[in-house]
Amino acid sequence: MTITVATLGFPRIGPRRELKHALEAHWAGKIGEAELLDAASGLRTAAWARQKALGADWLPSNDFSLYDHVLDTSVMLGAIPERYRSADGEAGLATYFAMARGTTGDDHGACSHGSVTACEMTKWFDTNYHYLVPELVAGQKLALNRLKIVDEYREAKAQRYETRPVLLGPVTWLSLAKGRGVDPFDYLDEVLGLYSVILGHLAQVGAEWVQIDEPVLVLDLDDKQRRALTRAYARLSRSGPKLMLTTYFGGLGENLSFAAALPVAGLHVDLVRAPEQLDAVLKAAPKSLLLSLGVIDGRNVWLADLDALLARIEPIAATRDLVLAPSCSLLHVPVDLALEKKLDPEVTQWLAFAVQKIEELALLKRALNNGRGSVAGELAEASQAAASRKASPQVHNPQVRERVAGVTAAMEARQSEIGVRTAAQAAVLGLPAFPTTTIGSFPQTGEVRNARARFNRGELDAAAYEAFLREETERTIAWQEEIGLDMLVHGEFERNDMVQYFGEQLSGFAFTINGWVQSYGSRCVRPPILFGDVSRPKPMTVAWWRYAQSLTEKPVKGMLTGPVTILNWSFVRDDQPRAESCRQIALAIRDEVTDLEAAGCKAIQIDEAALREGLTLRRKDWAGYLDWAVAAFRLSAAGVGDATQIHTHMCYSEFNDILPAIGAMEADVISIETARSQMELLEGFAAYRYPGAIGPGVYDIHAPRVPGEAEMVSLMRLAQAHLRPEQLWVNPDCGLKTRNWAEVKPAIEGMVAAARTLRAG
Ligand SMILES: CN1c2c(nc(N)[nH]c2=O)NC[C@@H]1CNc1ccc(C(=O)N[C@@H](CCC(=O)N[C@@H](CCC(=O)N[C@@H](CCC(=O)O)C(=O)O)C(=O)O)C(=O)O)cc1
Ligand SMILES: N[C@@H](CCS)C(=O)O
Ligand SMILES: [Zn+2]
Repeated sequence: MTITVATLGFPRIGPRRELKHALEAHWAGKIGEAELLDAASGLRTAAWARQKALGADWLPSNDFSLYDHVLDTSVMLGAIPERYRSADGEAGLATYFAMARGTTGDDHGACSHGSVTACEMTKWFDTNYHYLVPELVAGQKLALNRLKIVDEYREAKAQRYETRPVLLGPVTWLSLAKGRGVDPFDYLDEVLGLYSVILGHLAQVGAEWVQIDEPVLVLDLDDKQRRALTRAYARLSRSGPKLMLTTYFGGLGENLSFAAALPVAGLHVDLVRAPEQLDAVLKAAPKSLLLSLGVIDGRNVWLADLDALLARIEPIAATRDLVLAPSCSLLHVPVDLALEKKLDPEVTQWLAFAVQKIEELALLKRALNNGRGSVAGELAEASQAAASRKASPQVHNPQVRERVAGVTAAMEARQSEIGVRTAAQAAVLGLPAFPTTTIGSFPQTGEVRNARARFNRGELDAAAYEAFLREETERTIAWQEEIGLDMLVHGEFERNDMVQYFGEQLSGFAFTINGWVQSYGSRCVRPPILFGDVSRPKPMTVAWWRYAQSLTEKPVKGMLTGPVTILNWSFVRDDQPRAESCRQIALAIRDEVTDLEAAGCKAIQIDEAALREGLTLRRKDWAGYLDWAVAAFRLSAAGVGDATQIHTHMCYSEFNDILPAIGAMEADVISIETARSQMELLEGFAAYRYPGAIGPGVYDIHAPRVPGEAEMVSLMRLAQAHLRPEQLWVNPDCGLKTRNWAEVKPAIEGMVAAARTLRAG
C-alpha cells in the first residue's frame, strides 16, 4: 500500500517574520508593490523547498496569503463590496489592502476623512487567527478575479514543484459570510459556478488534486448547510481535479457518514482533536476514498507519540493507501524550533514546530514503508524525550498539585453579593456618575518597542530601560490626570504582549524568541509554552502598579490577564486536561490579585479577552467549558475584600449566548466591545438583568478613526435605554496599544467630555 506525507499549509510569515516586515514596509511607503510581491514569492519558494526537503510528498500551494486566505477567496470570487471598488480602479493590491485595513489605516480597521472602513475581522474557528468576514449584499455581482490559486500553482510548477492547491470550500466560505439584507446561501449556485470554473482552470494547468477545506464539517450543521454541501460536491466533483475534502479542528461526529458519502476522491480527518473517530471513519470510508489522517498536532507544539501512532496506523496501512498529515494547516504553529537558541534544552527536546512536524510525518512514513527497524534510532530518541517529559521535575510540582487539591468553593466566591460590594467600593473610590477609564494599554510606539528590543539585545541596560518605562508611565499618568479621566491605568509599556508578559514570569511556562504565529495580517504573537505545573515565583505587576499609583491621587487599576485567556492564547499541556492547567494559572493570578490589594490597589482588572472564543466548537460541549472557565476566573478574583473592585474586559462581542456565564463571573465592572454594534449587545445584558456595572466601549479602537464627543454621547444614550445610569462606565472597547497618540489623545479627551455631558443630564 502507498503511504505519503502531506502538509495542509505552511506558516506564511516566514521564519523571521519576513512577510510582516515586507508588508509594513510597503504600507509605510518604503517599498513598492513589486518589491513586496518579490518578497512574497521568495517566501513561497522557500516554503516549497523546505517542505520538499523535509519529506513532504504533497506540497500545498495557495496556502500563502498576503493578509488572509478568507479575504483571498472573497476577492477571487469578486465579493468586493462597492465601497472598495475605486481603490485602484480594478481589484488589485490596493483594493485588497483597503478591504483588509481600510484605506488610511496604519492597522486594520476603518478610516477617517471620508475614506473606507475595513471589512469586519473575527476569529477563525477556535484559533487566535483572525479572518476578514466576507460580505454579500442583495444584487451582488460575483465574478472571477485574478486567479491567485492558478498563478501560485503555476509559479510552483515553473520551479518543478508539483503542488496540491488549497481552496477554501464554498460552503465554509458562505457559512462565514455575512449577508446584508440577503442570505449568503442565496448565492450558492453562483458561487458553485465560479468554483467550477476555477477547478477547470486548475485542471487545465495540470493540477491533479485540489485540497478543498471545509472545516464547517466539524460543526453542528443545519439543513441548509447540509443541502449546500451535497449540491456543492455533486457539482464540483465533475469539475476536473480530484478533491481532497479537508476537515479540521474537531471530529466529524454525526456528519461523518454524510461527509464520507460526498462524491470526492479523498477525505482528511483530524485525529488529534478527535482520535476516537478513526474506527468510525475507516468503517464509513470506502477503500476508493483516499484517506488523509491528521495525526500530528497542527495546533500545538508537542512531539508526537510516534510509537503509539505507528501501533494505530500499521494495521490500516496494510490494507489501504494512506496520506499522513498534520491535523490542520501548520499556520497555527511557529516555523522552526531550530531557531530557538535560548530555550531550556530539556524543554526543547519535547517540542516540534512546523518544520519538526513534517520531519515526524516523514519518519512515520519511513517506519511504515520500511519497518520500524529502519528508523529505530529516531524512534528511540523520540520515546526517550517523551519519557523525560513524563518524569521531569520541571513538569511536576507536588506543591502546586497540593494547592489545587485544596481549592474550596469558598475560595471561588466573593465575600458578599453585588449590592453590598458596590456600596463598599463606592465609599472607597468616590467616583462620579459615568466614571471614565481605559482598558489598560496605551500606544506601543516604535520607541517603546525599540527600547525593549535594545534592552533584549543588551544594548540598553536594565536601569536605562526601566528609567525609560518609568518616563512613559509618568507622562501617561500625568496626561490622564490632566484630561480628567476618573480611573487611571499605568499604560502597560513594560509588556510585550498581554499573555507573553505573564508567561515569561510564571514557572511552568517557556517562551520563545522566534516562535511567532500570525494573529492577523502582519500582526503576530509568540504564544508562551505551558509545559509544567504553574506557580508564581514573585509578584509580576505590583511594582509597576505601585509606581504608577505613587504619581497620582486618582485610583490606578491593577492590570492582569485572566487564567482563561492565558490558557487559550498559550500552547498548553496535552498531558492533563485544560481545566486543570487553567486552575493552576488561576491560583497564580489569585496571588497577584491579593498582592495588589495588599499593596493598596482598589480596583483590579482581570482581562478575559479569550473567554468567549475558547468556547468549544460544538454547542453540546459549551456547558462543560464554561463551568471550569468561569470557576477559574472566580478563583483568580475572589480572594479580595468587598471594597476592592474587580473589573474584567472582553473585546469580542458575541456574548448573548453566554450571558449567564458572564454573570456568574461576579465581576463588579465589565468592559465590552459595543462601539460597532450600536450598543445592540446591551439588550441581552438588560434582558438578563445583569447586576454589575458595564463599560460599553464607545470608541472603536480597531480603527484609526477618532470618534467625536457627540457620537460617544449618543452611544451612551443608547446604552441608557438598556441599563440604569449608575451601572454605566465610559471607556473605549479595547486597549490602545495598536493605535498612535495622535488618535488616542483627541479620542480619549472627547470621551471624557462625553461623560461630562452625560453627567449634566
Ligand atoms: C488583543 N489581541 C491579542 C491576541 N493575542 C495575544 N496574544 N495578544 C493580544 O494582544 N489576540 C486577539 C487580539 C488581537 N491580536 C493581536 C495580536 C498581536 C498584536 C501585536 O501588536 N503584535 C505585535 C507583536 C507584539 C510583541 O510581542 N512585541 C514584542 C516584540 C516587538 C518586535 O517585533 N520587536 C522587533 C524589534 C523592534 C525594534 O527594533 O524597534 C523585533 O523583535 O524584531 C515587544 O514589544 O517587545 C506585532 O508587531 O505583531 C496585536 C493584536
Ligand atoms: N489590558 C489589555 C486588554 C486587551 S484585550 C489592553 O489594554 O491591551
Ligand atoms: Zn480587548
